[in-house]
Amino acid sequence: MAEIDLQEQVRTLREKLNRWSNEYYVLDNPTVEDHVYDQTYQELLDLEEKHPELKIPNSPTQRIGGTVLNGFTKVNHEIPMLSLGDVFSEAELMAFLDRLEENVGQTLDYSCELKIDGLAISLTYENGQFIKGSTRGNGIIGEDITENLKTIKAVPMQLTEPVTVEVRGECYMPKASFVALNEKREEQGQPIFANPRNAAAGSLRQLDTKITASRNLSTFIYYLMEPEKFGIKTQTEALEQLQKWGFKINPDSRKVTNRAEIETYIQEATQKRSSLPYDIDGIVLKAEPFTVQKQVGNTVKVPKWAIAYKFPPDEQET
Ligand SMILES: NC(=O)c1cnc(N)c2cc(Br)sc12
Repeated sequence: MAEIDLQEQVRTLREKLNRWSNEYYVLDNPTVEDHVYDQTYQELLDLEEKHPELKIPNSPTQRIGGTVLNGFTKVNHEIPMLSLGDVFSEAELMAFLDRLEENVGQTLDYSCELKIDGLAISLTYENGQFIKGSTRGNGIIGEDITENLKTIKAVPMQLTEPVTVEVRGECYMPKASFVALNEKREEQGQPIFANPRNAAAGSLRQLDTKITASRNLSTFIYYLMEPEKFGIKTQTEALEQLQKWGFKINPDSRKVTNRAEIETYIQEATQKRSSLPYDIDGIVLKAEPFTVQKQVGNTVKVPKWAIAYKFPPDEQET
């Protein structure tokens, strides 16, 4: 078969596999049976083995590079990865919002989002291709964990558009994977992880990518850096765009326009917490308009346009 036809065939196979992977791991809505995916994957693998010149780093077949790293290189976050200010009661939350609205001289819409109990990550794409991923570290200097993040199926290797962008979010281990992992570790006489967050952190910072690949990690992406570059004006619009590009966003994010809706969101999140397939430790409220976020800015450590409302500690079984 001519080289051009081969390239076209390989490109088509990759597009199909990327689309099916997005449906399964990001949208939780697979449209093909597993065996169809596996068959297509094997077809691409055979073609790449037979024609190595057609292999590309971001092929679906290259997620598990089998690399054993000696260590993690450092990454400088040009835009610091901030944490969040915390409040521990609805009264404190409303007082924060009152001060914020007083400061900007208007009432605000907010994006309400679940606070995922995982590990903050940053993902960088060039022309739609995943090229680098890192941990938050101290907010300024993180660790390059690109090879490990490539093994996470919810991390798209290629976006649906050839954009150059940095996004940030949380890497987490589903509760069910955490229980199964600890059962296995107990059987093997290994120390167990205290909680899914520690398990995710330990799995992401593995030097052997095969171990990371075996830990069934996932992500929720919730920050689009420099949204103005894409003409995006609010946090809700940013989440919609992130999903269109192929990122997994949390389905329980909600735009609210008044305080009563915030209270409803908190009640609903509190009630559903124990039945969610992942750990959350609160909710995050963000001023919707990016103009307001820019206007109020950040302190050295935290944004002044967002706040984390932390659930009261409980003996949440995991
Ligand atoms: N939705 C969000 O913004 C969100 C969710 N979960 C988290 N652990 C964090 C942390 C920061 Br910082 S933001 C955020």
